[in-house]
Amino acid sequence: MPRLRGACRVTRNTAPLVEVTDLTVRLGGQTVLSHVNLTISPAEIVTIVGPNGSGKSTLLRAVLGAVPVAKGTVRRADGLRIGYVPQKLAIDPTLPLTVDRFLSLPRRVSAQRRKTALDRAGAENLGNRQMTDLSGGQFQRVLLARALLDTPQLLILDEATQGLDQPGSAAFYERIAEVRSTLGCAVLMVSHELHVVMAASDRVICLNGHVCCHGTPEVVASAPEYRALFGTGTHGALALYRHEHDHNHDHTHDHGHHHADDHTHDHEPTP
Ligand SMILES: Nc1ncnc2c1ncn2[C@@H]1O[C@H](COP(=O)(O)OP(=O)(O)OP(=O)(O)O)[C@@H](O)[C@H]1O
Repeated sequence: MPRLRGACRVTRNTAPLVEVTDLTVRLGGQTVLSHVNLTISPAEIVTIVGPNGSGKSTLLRAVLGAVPVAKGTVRRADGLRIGYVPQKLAIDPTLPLTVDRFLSLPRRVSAQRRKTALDRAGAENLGNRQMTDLSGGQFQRVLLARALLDTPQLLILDEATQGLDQPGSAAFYERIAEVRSTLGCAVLMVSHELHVVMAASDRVICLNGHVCCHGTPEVVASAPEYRALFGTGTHGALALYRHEHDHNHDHTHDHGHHHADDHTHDHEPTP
């Protein structure tokens, strides 16, 4: 059985919540993911980064069990409770729908559970508001509250801060870190806001149809594969965010991306 090595700073020697082994997914005749390995342990925050179309959402959907597996396996712990925050959700603007009512769809949820979830999501006092009247940040917090109703062991977020400004995104990710501390849940998320999410993550997986590189944010930010995809600027931003002053300013290592097939894989087998 593949084991997590070194990279997780939060938990050790705990049974994984999810184990993805040698996963290949084909959609519409195209190979979207190939030979992907991923292990998620309790209480760790794992972020998937990668260019557009690199298979990030597909990997989340594979973990959720929502895409066909062409090869490999996706194993979830028995009875695993997963909360999912989608990229966005279209609400019919002509439909009157309060936050409380939204949280009770499709099944009734007690007022106490709704309140607890809203409080945890930083959306307290929004219960009576109309969904269509919420700001972007409030709306995302309500989606987060909905994902927290069943106190998940694994929270999955797909670009949950799309449309928020940078302070709004940073506040949202701080809230995610708080939720992780309170509930002890693991978090698996996709984001484009590299410097913010990388600073808030225990582990980062850089995806481009395959796992390009993975490890702690520092390891990934300095990996040649990551720099080939995103340049060196994000590394500097990460260092700045963490108030470290040891990053160098040598940008000469920037280069174009080479696909996995033309570089050597010398990484751990299981991110
Ligand atoms: N149902 C589908 N049928 C056919 N192709 C699909 C399907 N879903 C996704 N794809 C293709 O799979 C590839 C990966 O898509 P995916 O949405 O997983 O990427 P992503 O990394 O999340 O992209 P983005 O950053 O743009 O959201 C894309 O080329 C996409 O067009």
